[in-house]
Amino acid sequence: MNALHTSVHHSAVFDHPEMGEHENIVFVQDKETGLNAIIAVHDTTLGPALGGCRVWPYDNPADALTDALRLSRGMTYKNALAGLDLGGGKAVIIADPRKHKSVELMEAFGLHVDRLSGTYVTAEDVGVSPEDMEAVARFTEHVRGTSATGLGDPSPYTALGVFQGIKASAQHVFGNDDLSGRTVSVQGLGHVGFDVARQLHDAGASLIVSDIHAPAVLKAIDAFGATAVDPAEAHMAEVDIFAPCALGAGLNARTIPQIKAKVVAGAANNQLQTPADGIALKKRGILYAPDYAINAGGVISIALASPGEDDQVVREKTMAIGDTLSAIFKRAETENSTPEQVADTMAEERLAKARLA
Ligand SMILES: NC(=O)C1=CN([C@@H]2O[C@H](COP(=O)(O)OP(=O)(O)OC[C@H]3O[C@@H](n4cnc5c(N)ncnc54)[C@H](O)[C@@H]3O)[C@@H](O)[C@H]2O)C=CC1
Ligand SMILES: O=C(O)CCC(=O)C(=O)O
Repeated sequence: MNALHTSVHHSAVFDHPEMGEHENIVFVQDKETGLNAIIAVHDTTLGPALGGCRVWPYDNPADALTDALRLSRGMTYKNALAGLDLGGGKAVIIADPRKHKSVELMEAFGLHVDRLSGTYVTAEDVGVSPEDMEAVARFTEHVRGTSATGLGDPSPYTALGVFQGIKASAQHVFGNDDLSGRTVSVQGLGHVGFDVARQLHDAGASLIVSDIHAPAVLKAIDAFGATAVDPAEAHMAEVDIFAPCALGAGLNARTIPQIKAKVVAGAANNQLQTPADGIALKKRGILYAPDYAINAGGVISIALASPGEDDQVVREKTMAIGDTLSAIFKRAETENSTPEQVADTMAEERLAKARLA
């Protein structure tokens, strides 16, 4: 291998711009099932690194690594801010969930999760269903989001928290949280986005919807009388609220100047492409609900529920996401800061305290 070759590989991994204080990054391959995955354990200060597994057809392994590094860090902050005794991790499997996912592939993934001896605990994320986690559970006990381990699919709780967060955001910006007559653009109609759309519709909001998967859009038009828009134009819609519920990095230097909404509040992880994008939103007078604060309902359901128990505690704690966001918005105003800077500070304060203990 020549020197240039070596330096390219070196910079692609060890000098990766998203490489932070990650404790462990595991590259996993299983030729028989076609499994190519990356498991990133970011931080275990507060407990085992819990975070879902994403199945996505990344263009190249570098993009998959970027996602794993960013998503796992986000889980550390999410779990810390939500007051859970859990660290942060995440897994990505490079595959098209609608074409290449198989029971065998998920089982092989489960075997590799098991080899991490509980430092990483997996669950659902984009492209993964509770049935997939049942397959994973045949090879490891370090899995959540199944009915045997608690309340099952975390998505309805994520959606409940997002809905509360949208109401808290509306209260802060418009002076009331009545969503009847408000217009919302929901981008991504998967497990979480569709349920967020349903709650918005039930609350009387008019919906503009988008997804790259046409059947999901047709279903939302049918169920909610929604209007469809091209996914690439979802952020430009003439609406009060933009709710990103698909993938990350949708808020960036290109899209932010085009946003018409006064509020951005949705389920997607890692919505801001860079920290500067949060400041750009503030400058434009757009309120941003920090992603890992508003979308914590799923991890709350995973962390606080036991099999066979009802979901009252989980629902109460998830509903409180609205109060957490209201407090974040107020503190950001007082400190002339942005909501995500306040959320980061709150999470880092808890982590610093735990590291000293
Ligand atoms: N499932 C959960 O409990 C949690 C999910 N999240 C985040 O919420 C987001 C959605 O997750 P899920 O609903 O579970 O995933 P999902 O896989 O069920 O749904 C994602 C949907 O987004 C669509 N999509 C992908 N790219 C798109 C684009 N460019 N424009 C429009 N639509 C697009 C997909 O076709 C799919 O319908 C993700 O960012 C995930 O990380 C965050 C916390 C918990
Ligand atoms: O709620 C889940 O699916 C598991 C936690 C997670 O991966 C997330 O909150 O992004």
